[in-house]
Amino acid sequence: MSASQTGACHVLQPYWDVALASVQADALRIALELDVFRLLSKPLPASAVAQQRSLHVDNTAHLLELLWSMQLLERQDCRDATGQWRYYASNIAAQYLNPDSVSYCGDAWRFRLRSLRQFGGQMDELLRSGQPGREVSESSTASAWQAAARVQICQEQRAATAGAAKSLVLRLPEFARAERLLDLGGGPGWVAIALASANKRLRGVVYDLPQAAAVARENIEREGLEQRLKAEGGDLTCDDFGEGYDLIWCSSVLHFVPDLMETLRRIKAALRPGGVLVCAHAELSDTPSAARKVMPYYLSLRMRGRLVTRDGELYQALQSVGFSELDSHSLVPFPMAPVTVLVGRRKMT
Ligand SMILES: C[S@@+](CC[C@H](N)C(=O)[O-])C[C@H]1O[C@@H](n2cnc3c(N)ncnc32)[C@H](O)[C@@H]1O
Repeated sequence: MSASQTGACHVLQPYWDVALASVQADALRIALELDVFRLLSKPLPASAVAQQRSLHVDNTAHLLELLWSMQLLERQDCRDATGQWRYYASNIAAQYLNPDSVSYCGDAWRFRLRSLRQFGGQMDELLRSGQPGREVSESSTASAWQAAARVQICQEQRAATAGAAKSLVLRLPEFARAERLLDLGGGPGWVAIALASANKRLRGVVYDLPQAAAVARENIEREGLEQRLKAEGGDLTCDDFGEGYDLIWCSSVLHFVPDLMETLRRIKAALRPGGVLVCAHAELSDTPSAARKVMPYYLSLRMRGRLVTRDGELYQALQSVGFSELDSHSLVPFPMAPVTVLVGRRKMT
């Protein structure tokens, strides 16, 4: 029996889907650029969308139908007198793709698409010469992290990371009595802000490069938390980031340190005895289905010589620097790709 008779997919369908995803990505990019999801916070036919955005009516209808197939739009069952469906933003689009929502992450999504495509354009060169084409200076890296803290990391922390962090720490028996927090490489600070709002005794530090820490400081002040949280700037690979912490949160940071073991030793030393580290980083699985969720996003970092550990490697590293009572959770949802969350304790003595 052929594939078409059984309804099963052809074995090549996943690879055709990869090429087709590029059309969906452009459709979503254009919809964001046209601010379609805010416009469709109430139901409208394609002709009204076309009129408000000065677009071709029929092609607008085709675009909206594609967005509907992507479950970003809903459409009302009955067509109107002109035979058109009226479209409106789905719950997902309303929450994450309408700029009026606090969880909006449309700019972050467009940034990710741009940088993935830019990386795609450099992949040949990286493969041939191992170089991306141009050297990046330390100051441009620092200002890139600052820009990231203002836009993409900010939006992704508010939409996803902060909630994931909160639900993870709420499961830790130590969290309720924790008083001192360090969010190491915390960027714009929304993780620390979420943890501080979940435990009113908690005070602490968002530590990041000075340019990114300045963004965290603004956010902490905007939230009125400056009595409990401060933002400190420095280079975590060589500067002091304090000590006596009950809880250290460290997510998607260790890819950027030159000496993993040395950094883990310094993190352990910064905990008070009995303190807890929550470490959330993508790792490379030996199972294709799990690896496929992580590898595309991290290929760019890996080709630029950054560290992405293999499954279990970070666990072993934590163990070998003396963390105890380790817990591990794999494929935890995180922006762009899932991470492995490792929880380790500094022994009491
Ligand atoms: C991928 S972001 C992760 C941000 C945040 N932890 C999260 O999960 O949303 C990496 C962060 O590490 C910070 N970072 C990178 N190198 C650093 C260094 N040497 N010292 C301090 N922070 C650094 C960056 O500025 C950035 O905020």
